Parts: sequence; structure tokens; C-alpha cells
Amino acid sequence: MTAPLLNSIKFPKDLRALEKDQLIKLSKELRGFIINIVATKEGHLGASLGVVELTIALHYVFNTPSDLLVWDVGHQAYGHKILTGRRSTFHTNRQFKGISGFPKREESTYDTFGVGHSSTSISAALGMAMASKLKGDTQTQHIAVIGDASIASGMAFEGLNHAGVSDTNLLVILNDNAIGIDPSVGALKQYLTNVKKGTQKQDNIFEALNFEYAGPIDGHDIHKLIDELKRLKTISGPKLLHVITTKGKGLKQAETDQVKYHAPGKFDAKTGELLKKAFINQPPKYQDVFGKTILELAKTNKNIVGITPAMPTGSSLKYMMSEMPDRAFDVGIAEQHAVTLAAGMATQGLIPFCNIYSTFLQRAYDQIIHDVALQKLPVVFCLDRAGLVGEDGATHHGAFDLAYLRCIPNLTIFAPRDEIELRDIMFTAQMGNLKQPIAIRYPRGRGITLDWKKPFKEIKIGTGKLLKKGNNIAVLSIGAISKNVTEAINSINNHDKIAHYDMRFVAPLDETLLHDIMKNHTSIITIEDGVITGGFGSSILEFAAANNYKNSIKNLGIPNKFIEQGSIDELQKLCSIDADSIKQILSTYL
Ligand SMILES: Cc1ncc(C[n+]2csc(CCOP(=O)(O)OP(=O)(O)O)c2C)c(N)n1
Ligand SMILES: CC(=O)[C@@H](O)[C@H](O)COP(=O)(O)O
Ligand SMILES: [Mg+2]
Repeated sequence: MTAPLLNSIKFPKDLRALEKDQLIKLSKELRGFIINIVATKEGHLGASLGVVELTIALHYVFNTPSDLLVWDVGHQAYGHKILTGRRSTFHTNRQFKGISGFPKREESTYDTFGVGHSSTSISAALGMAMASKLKGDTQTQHIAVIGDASIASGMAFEGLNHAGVSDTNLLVILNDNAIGIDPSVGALKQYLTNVKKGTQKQDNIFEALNFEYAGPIDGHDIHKLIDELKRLKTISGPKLLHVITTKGKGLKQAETDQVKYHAPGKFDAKTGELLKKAFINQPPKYQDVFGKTILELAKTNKNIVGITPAMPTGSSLKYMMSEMPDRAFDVGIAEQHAVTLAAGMATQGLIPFCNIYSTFLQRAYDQIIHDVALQKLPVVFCLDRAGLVGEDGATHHGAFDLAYLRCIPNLTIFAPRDEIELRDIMFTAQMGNLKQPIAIRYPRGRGITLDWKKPFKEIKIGTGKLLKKGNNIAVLSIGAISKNVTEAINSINNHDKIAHYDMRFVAPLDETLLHDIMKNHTSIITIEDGVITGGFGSSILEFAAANNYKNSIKNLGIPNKFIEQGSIDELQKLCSIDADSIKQILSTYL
């Protein structure tokens, strides 16, 4: 048996020493390597399988890392990682203290730009190309690889618009597999489909933007890819190569069920079958509580509409989209548009539930302030994946939302402690009494309540809740992290002195309750699954200072630094907000 070619490749220079005819065998080996590791370690499978040939061709033709290659999102860059010095560490992908699941500058010189959020590649590569031009460097090639869903985002259009008049050495590779996490949407998707079918009547959109357009070509034909990349390398100015690929290529199930196999969890590497986890008698995922509750509410309230920017499955808005396609919308990777679209709908009396992952809402900060809060438009923001999200790491933790939302006037901010509170606040938000926007933030993963479909109850805005009495120390938690506090307190024998309050609202704070807490406890401990700086705990410090309380106040939460990847349990421990750490901290007060 011949030794695997892959073992002989540590860096792309080794790859470039191969004969062109060996590359098909290498593609097979690389694909097998990715499948074997992702099957047991989990991660983003489909996107990386789809660009195996493209990855090899790029490193074969271009002189990386001198030529600068930028991957958009970076969830498809596993092959790139393996071919650029990380084959032996790839088994630690996305694990605590392991390598990142996304390209990261400090990890490798081949990772020219840190990514995780989509649609940044064209701007970043253009910036690099402009820098080369200013330095008088005409040799360096600058390549952005972007997917069909990511190129439809505003940021990507802004980059294309600028690049088209920049006269820089920029190659944009459009990796078109007609799907994002869920099927791609919008007029651009239809345009690209027409181009592929040869039925596009109007001018080529990229040529109209001054790009040299090439393609569409088969992105799994490695020889064709190499020939085309070599040809484009000789052409100066902005170029776009349209490459057609199949997401999940090479694993039957991943090609067939592309949504599931975007990030399938553990599976059998040989058969491709998913290893089913036993979810019987487990509490629901928060996302499903959202997805099923909005549908339930929308059946009786005709003004409710649902919006997701490209995450119908991740947010579970898919349930409403399939039953009420006229009232639930996937707008593509367009967080800014999603927020202002919701604002526009709210002006007309609709009640938009705009569901955005906490980390991706960062994109739409101005829209929240300028288009929603300033005009007091009653948009209901449902911020999924708030707090530590686990293996996606620093780019994806929803760590900052409480801090960046808390300073915005006219915005109510609520974090449910459990599934029932999520349902009840959604019910409350659609009753029409709020007259201003509300942000509801909840975490990734499962809740704590088996029997969660209780009759709806209105939640009084700005009210916290006493969960456990105690006469000396008060623990104030916000949201689902309350579970760890309860567990910690229950594990302490002598817990009579410890009170536990679920504050529920970060804005408006329950000031009546806070006065009572400050007067009746000497020590206050705040806990949040969010960055401490400027977050919920800060609001308690501000309250105490403004009212001249001298209680000792300790803030627990995510420290003011970027937290890498790991399981949620590992990361909570790292931040001292797991039940054990909370128990130890509380014990020092007893
Ligand atoms: C700003 C932002 N919004 C949403 C996401 C979540 N997301 C990750 S990958 C992805 C789909 C990307 O699709 P495409 O660009 O076509 O790449 P493919 O997965 O098909 O390779 C989405 C929506 C993100 N990473 N960044
Ligand atoms: C790459 C990316 O941004 C998404 O695939 C993200 O990893 C989804 O996260 P969830 O698994 O929490 O839906
Ligand atoms: Mg795609």
C-alpha cells in the first residue's frame, strides 16, 4: 500500500512539489482525514468537505503565505488548516486549549485574517491589496474565498463596490453551493442560479461592478481549477471566479441532508450515520421553546411576524416559516437589514419578533439605536446563543449583549431563568402594552424544565423575584445562569444566610426590590453569563453608588477578555461561574 500523500505534506510548499496528477489522490485523503476527525470531535463538516479541491488548488497555485488568502466565515477552512502545519493538532479542533475552529492570526501565518462572522473577506482582502499597492508591491496576490450566502450580505456588497474601482490585485472566489446553513435566499441566489443554468439574460452583475468574471466552473475538477487560477493570476485588477461546489461533497448523507450535516455532531465515519444522542425525557432547547412559542402565539395574534437573518434552523423559526410562510421570513445573512426591516414593520402595527444570535446582533448596533430605540418602536428582539456558546469560541460567545444594550435608552432587557419565563415574556411582549422595544436574551442548549408548555402568564415589566430567602448574603443572578446558583446554594450545608434573587430585568431594574436587598444584606454577589464590564453587575454597582449603599458587592461573570473555545462546562469553570466555583466563593462569606 502506498503511504498516504497527506502524511508527506506539512506545509503548502510540500504540496507544490507534487505532480498535478497526484492531487486527485490527495483530495481523497484530505476528505477522509476531515471526515474521520470531525466524526468523533464534531465541528463544521459540510462546508469543509465542499472545498477540498478548491483548498488544494489555491495552495498549489498561489505562494501562500506570501500570497494572502482570506476565508470568509472560516468554517470551511479545515482543509486549509490541515495543509498548513496543523494536521497533527487537528484532532484538538474546537476543543478547550486546542486549535480554533476558525482561521486565527495568532495560530498560523497562513491564517491572514481572523474570522467567524461572515462576509468580511472581501473588505479584508481588499485592505491587504490596497496596502500592497501603497507599498509598491505588485507581486502579492490577494484572494478572498466567500460563499453564496455570505456574498449576499451588505458588507460583502460594500467590499465589491469599493474593489470594483480600486485597481488592486484582488481575486474573489465565489464558492457557490446554493446553500448557507439553510438554503440560500433572495434575488442574488436566483441570479446565480440563472447564471449556472445559462438562462441569465441581463449583464453579468460582477462585470457591471468592473470585475473580470470567470466561470462558472466545476469546483470539484481540480485540474480545471488549477488552470483557471493560473490564468487569473496573470490578470491584474479585481477578478471574480465563480466556482460551483456541492456542500458535503464525498459523504453521501452530508450531500443529501446538507442542513443537518453543516455541523452534524458525532457520526459514524464509515457509514456517515449520525450517532443519536438519547434525548428522551430531557428539557427542550431554548431555541425550540422560542420556535414553538412564536408559532403558538402567532395563531391567535395576527400581527406577529418572525424574522431571522439566515438562521431558520438554528433559531427554530423554521416551525413558523413552514406553517406560516407569509409571516415568517429568512432575510439571509443581513442582521442590519433584519433589524431595520423589523422597525419598518413595527411602524405599521405589526409585532416583529426579530431573532438574532447575540454575537451576530453586534453587526446591527446602530440599527438598534437609531432605527428602533430612538423611535421607541416595539420590536421584540430574541437574542439566542447569549452567553458562552462553547466550541465556536471567541467569535461566537454572546458575551457582550447586556453591556452593549444596557446603555441604550427606551430598551427593556430581560433574561429568562427557564423555559417558562421565556414563554411568558414572549407572551407579555406581544400583548401590545410595552410601547417600546424589548430584548430577550437566552442561551444555547437545553433548559431545565420538562413540563414547559404551561398556560401563559403575563410578566410585570421591571420585576425581579426572590427564589430563596437568606438574611446576610444576597446572590443576584440574571437569566439561565441562575441554575448554577441554585445548585451551588443547595450543595452548601449551612445556607440559611444566603438569599437568591432572580433579577430578570436588566432594564428597567427592579429598584424597589434592590432597595430592600441592599438594606437587608451586608454582602451582595452578582452573577451573569456575560462580560462583567458594563454588564448586569455593573448596573447593581451603579445603583448602590447612586443610592449611597455601602454593601460589599462582588461581580461574577465573564472577565473582560476574549474567551476561547471549549465545552460550556469548561468555559463556565474558567470564568468561575460554574456551580462548584460559585459554591467555593459563597463559602468564603460564611
Ligand atoms: C454575521 C454572521 N451571521 C450569521 C452567521 C452564521 N453562519 C455561519 S456559516 C453561515 C452560512 C454561510 O453560507 P455560505 O457563505 O454560502 O458558505 P457555505 O457554508 O455554503 O460554505 C451562516 C449563516 C455568521 N457566521 N456570521
Ligand atoms: C459557522 C457559524 O457561524 C455557525 O455554523 C455557528 O457555528 C452555528 O452555531 P450553532 O451551532 O449554535 O447554531
Ligand atoms: Mg453556500
